[in-house]
Amino acid sequence: MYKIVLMRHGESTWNLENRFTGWTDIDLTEKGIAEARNAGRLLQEAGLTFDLAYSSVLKRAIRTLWVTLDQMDLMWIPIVCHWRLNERHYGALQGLNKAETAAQYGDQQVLKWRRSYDTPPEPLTPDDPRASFNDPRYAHLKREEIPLTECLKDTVYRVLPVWNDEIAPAIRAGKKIILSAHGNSLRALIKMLDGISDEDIAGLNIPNGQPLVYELDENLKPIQSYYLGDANAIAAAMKAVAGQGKAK
Ligand SMILES: O=C(O)[C@@H](CO)OP(=O)(O)O
Repeated sequence: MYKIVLMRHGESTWNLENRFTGWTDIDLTEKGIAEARNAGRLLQEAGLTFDLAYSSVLKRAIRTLWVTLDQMDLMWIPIVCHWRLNERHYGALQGLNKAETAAQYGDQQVLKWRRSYDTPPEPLTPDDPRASFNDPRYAHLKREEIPLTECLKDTVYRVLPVWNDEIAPAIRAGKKIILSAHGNSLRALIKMLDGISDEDIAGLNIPNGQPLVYELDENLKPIQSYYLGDANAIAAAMKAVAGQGKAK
């Protein structure tokens, strides 16, 4: 049996301000840092340890990993930061307040943009200052690999190669892995791992900073998965994430 721990980053400034974030590189709040530290404690209490870490190239996921690994006295393990683990690109919604967007376009439309499998938000125009073409962290990519918007389906297709080509072989080689990423890049990964349908994935919301343990069989099929930490608090946090796209 193999194990991997998946974790959404701790609370970010734009989580606190309830803004669509996507590929915008937003840092953690003090609460987010405390969540990451607490995650480290929970992982220690569960007797887990790691020898390889994965993150996106966005600082909210990287810092979450740093703080969690610091708590575990594991800052020395290799950290691989991969753009394919980035959050889903939120297109022209990036930066907008979710509740205000719902007040303008309606809760149903925002739900569709947030959680439908194949409806992307309006794309950024290529000359939009929010576009990532000139960001040095993506300089090695082909222009067409850098999104201007994405639906979850697009995210699944760009996350899969790093899972298949790097993470899955490392798990099979016996590496004990922690992966720090984002609400929707993790939804993409979990959809694939658990074989969740295009419809049912709409109901899955991931809380900030809570370690999610996946036990996998020899074919890397999940045997079971569970969050560490207080079940009631986690259920409340998931419900709060689901409610972020409603007009107040
Ligand atoms: O803003 C975002 O990029 C994501 C994750 O924080 O939000 P949502 O839960 O609305 O998809």
